Amino acid sequence: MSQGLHLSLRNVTKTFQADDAEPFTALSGVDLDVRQGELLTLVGPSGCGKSTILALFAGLTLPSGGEVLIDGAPVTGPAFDRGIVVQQYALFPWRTAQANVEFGLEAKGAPRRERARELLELVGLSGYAERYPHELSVGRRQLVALARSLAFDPGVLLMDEPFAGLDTRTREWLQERFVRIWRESGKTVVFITHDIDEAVCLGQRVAVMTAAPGRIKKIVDVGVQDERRVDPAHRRHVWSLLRDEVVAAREMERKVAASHG
Ligand SMILES: Nc1ncnc2c1ncn2[C@@H]1O[C@H](COP(=O)(O)OP(=O)(O)OP(=O)(O)O)[C@@H](O)[C@H]1O
Repeated sequence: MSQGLHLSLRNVTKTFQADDAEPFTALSGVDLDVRQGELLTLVGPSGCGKSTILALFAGLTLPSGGEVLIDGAPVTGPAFDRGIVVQQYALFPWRTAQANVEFGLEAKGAPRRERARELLELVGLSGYAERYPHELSVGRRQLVALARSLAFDPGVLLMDEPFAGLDTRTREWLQERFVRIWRESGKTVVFITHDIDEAVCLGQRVAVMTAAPGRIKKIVDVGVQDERRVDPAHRRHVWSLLRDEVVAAREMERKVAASHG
């Protein structure tokens, strides 16, 4: 399996231009390094540019200024070395779990059946290979989606709130499995979440962003944890960094709403 890759943003700016409006700066002067094989969680107030950072790493959008680098080389577009997992990952409903995972392998022309079985085993779903998505719990569907992203054997996994909207038990169950999968696979992971506990219990480091235009306010070093446990000191630290940004983002939203109405 491919090992993790090193990701960098160097002084990245991203501006969006709508036809009838002033250009909007979503990111301004963002510097970030995601180390090879690390699991970095990314938190910040709504609209601060978290998904935009993921899209830049994915190559789905290009920066307006600065550089986006993978192992030192500029990102020019999407490629198989980066896999994406989002909240509502669409599996093919007419394919079994096994066939959904094989889909990724078809695209790569690899020996499919055996590899798909290995990936289902890695995510803990060996016994579910012949089930269709509707026969699986929401949590297990998300694990099939993860296995499918891993089928391309990317060095990087980009995860945009993959466990949001799930009940607490399912979420904790997925978090626990995910940490194990990350350890075994050695991938570099950037994981966006709104949930501070999730950020602190999953991330080796937690990057906290400012309100828009987003930049990295601080990176909190959580370290490697043996168990899925939240250290209250880390939780407090992340929240203290985030609090003012959430207030600023709300204030901005209020001003925008007032100017429109
Ligand atoms: N294609 C686009 N065109 C115009 N504006 C955009 C576009 N994509 C994102 N934006 C704006 O850029 C800002 C950052 O968006 P982004 O989705 O990256 O934030 P986020 O931190 O992921 O938000 P959330 O936590 O709510 O998901 C937002 O104000 C958003 O409206």
